[in-house]
Amino acid sequence: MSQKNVSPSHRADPRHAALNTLRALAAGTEHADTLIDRELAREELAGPDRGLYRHLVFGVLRRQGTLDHYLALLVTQPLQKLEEPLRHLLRLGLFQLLYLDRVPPHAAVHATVELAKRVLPRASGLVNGVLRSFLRSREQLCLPDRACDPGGWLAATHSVPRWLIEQWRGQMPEEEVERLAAATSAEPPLTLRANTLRIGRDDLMARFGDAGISCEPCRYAPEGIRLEGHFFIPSLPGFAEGLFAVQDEASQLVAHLLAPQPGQRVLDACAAPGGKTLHLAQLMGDSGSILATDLTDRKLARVLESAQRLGISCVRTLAADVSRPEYLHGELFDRILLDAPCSGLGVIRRNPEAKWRLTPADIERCARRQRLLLSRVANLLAPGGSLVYATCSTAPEEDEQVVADFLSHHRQFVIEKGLFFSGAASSLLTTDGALRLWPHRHGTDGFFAVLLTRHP
Ligand SMILES: C[S@@+](CC[C@H](N)C(=O)[O-])C[C@H]1O[C@@H](n2cnc3c(N)ncnc32)[C@H](O)[C@@H]1O
Repeated sequence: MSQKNVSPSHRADPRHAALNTLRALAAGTEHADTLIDRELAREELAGPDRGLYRHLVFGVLRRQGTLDHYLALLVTQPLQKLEEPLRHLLRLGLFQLLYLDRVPPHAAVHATVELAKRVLPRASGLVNGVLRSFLRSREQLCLPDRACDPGGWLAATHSVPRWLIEQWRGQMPEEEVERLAAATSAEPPLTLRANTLRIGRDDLMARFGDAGISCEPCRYAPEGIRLEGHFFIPSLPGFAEGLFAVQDEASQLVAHLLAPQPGQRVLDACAAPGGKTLHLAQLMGDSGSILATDLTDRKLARVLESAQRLGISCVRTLAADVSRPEYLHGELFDRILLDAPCSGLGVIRRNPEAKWRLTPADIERCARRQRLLLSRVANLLAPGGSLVYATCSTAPEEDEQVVADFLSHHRQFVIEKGLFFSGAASSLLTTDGALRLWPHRHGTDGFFAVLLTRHP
């Protein structure tokens, strides 16, 4: 369902716009930031309403588990049985009561009931009743008991699906699960990568400083800069000049693990939208050749667009399904990056809608595809060459288990640490030599990457 199809009237109301976006997200596959950017580009919301709209959408998605926990105590029917717009209306109303200090409770209730009267008049009484009942009985509404049901408590407190909490409990101690759950529901920083083909990181930071933008260098990525606040990216200083790209710090470390050299032949097998492709080109001094493949020309157009803005010319693109070996006619590469399609569990702080879309079955489905892709692209690596397998997932099924399965069938491959990670950054590697990053430990997105070298 596109946003155009849901309640097009009253767009200038940030709550109505937020409701439409939440409905479109629940019905479709697009990310929240894409729909939010689209709504804001329409310029129908003005001034502080733009920030409120964004905050409402991201806030409801980030806090949906907690909101639904309380709603289940206030509504007699199971939430899943309520009409779909009613669920979103109740979440929107309750989010304002629980998390928006700047909106007085009576104003939040009034605005939500007025919105209900416009979009679902028969349910406006119920919306009014539930929100007022929350205000009356707030002190008596409890979270699950932490001692009896620690998983339920974590899920409801930090708005993480129960199955994901259980998965994390198998991966780390309980105290860490709580920190991870909290970090996952918090707002992530905006992270940029200085385009060192055009400017050094310090000089770029000075440009931001001159413009009154507060920023700091990333802890591990040598080109990374963290910015505080919300920005319209194209209006940041240096964007049009191609002085930086937007890229999370974890993602920036992947190109350093592969460490391509100037003049090499590189394949970026799942390249779009091109964040890592263009970082690889940067590390190669824009010399050599990078073949960027992805499923469609439409997706690859974004790689070329960014390459042009950043002044990079060593990248060519090819629309191809890399699980089909025939597409490259025997061409071999010195370096291969397989940034595999994955569940995205590591980036749910950026794409909070994914928390409520994903199921354990998706993890299994992704893992099957990843095993196939890794075994196919490995055939394209020249003897002595290196391949990085990476995902933005935290699930072992998509990460360590895919690599273990691959190594058991490809005896000529071994895991290497990579030069970049042999010094101070070696603390980022697991004992098996894989790069494993977590929001609560490293302040980055969740990422997994491993460097595999093929014996000559
Ligand atoms: C994690 S994203 C890549 C992100 C990208 N490396 C970056 O840093 O901007 C995975 C990509 O794999 C692509 N993909 C999925 N299956 C593929 C296949 N069989 N062949 C080629 N690309 C595929 C998807 O279209 C998607 O763009």
